[in-house]
Amino acid sequence: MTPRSRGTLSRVPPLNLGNQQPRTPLDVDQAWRTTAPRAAETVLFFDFDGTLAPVGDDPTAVRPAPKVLEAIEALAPAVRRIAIVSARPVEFLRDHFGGLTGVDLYGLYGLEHSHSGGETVTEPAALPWVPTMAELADLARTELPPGALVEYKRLSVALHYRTAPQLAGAVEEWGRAQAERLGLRMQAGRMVLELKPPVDQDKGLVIGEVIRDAGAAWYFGDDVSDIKAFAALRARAAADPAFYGVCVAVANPETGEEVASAADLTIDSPAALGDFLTQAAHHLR
Ligand SMILES: O=P(O)(O)OC[C@H]1O[C@H](O[C@H]2O[C@H](CO)[C@@H](O)[C@H](O)[C@H]2O)[C@H](O)[C@@H](O)[C@@H]1O
Repeated sequence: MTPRSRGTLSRVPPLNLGNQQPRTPLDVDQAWRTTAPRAAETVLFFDFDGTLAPVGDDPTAVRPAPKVLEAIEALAPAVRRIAIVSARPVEFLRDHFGGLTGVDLYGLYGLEHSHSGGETVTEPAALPWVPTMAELADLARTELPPGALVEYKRLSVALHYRTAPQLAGAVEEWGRAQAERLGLRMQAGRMVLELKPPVDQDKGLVIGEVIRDAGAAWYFGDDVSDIKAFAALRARAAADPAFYGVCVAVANPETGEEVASAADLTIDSPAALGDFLTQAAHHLR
């Protein structure tokens, strides 16, 4: 954990919420002790890349960090739900978490979801965009310079430049032109630009819906798209003082400060998160 998280769990001001009262700072052990009596009404949310799994050059090769799967398996029976909320497709997430019970999967920023191993449900408003995305992926492979990596995800296309950072400008220019031509939305990420359908769904909306009747929630994320999820927890806490929300950032050199400054607590890495969750399971038993 970073020094920021060692002593106190400092609450940052709410994001764009105006009148939320600051809470008394709590340390991490106290935060779990506050969660424990309401564990049965607690939801634990996790982003995937950069949070549960370390970032690497090849998006198809990443795996959850050590201890993460075991810790999630131990936590699942203790809380109401565990949810993975990711920009990855549900089928990708299922390959890693499908064997775990009590885990819900939200893919493509919530355009797809699957509950407890059930079938994958796709947001109907997004379905007409499948052919457009397939054509866009083909065009990207043809037109982007060598070194850019095109990841086709059925309802979105991610344009990666991690192994060729000098292409960031060219990728962004090309992506912006395509978004304007096709009426798509853009989502920036860690060395990636994503194009997705103009459908109102994001991590914040997913979290807002799932926690409507929850008593507590923790969200763990590393990227700018996760800040909307933090804001959803803060909005819920502002509307209901009995609700207990904790926003946790996983540090990285790319979006680190922006995400960390929106969080209550920063953890050093996905590997450190594995240890942190293992400890959490002891608190919630
Ligand atoms: O919402 P997430 O689960 O965090 O997904 C965000 C993006 O993650 C993946 O890209 C990132 O991880 C790759 C593998 O480590 C890395 O090569 C890339 O630079 C990162 O941006 C995924 O491939 C994307 O589709 C997601 O949008």
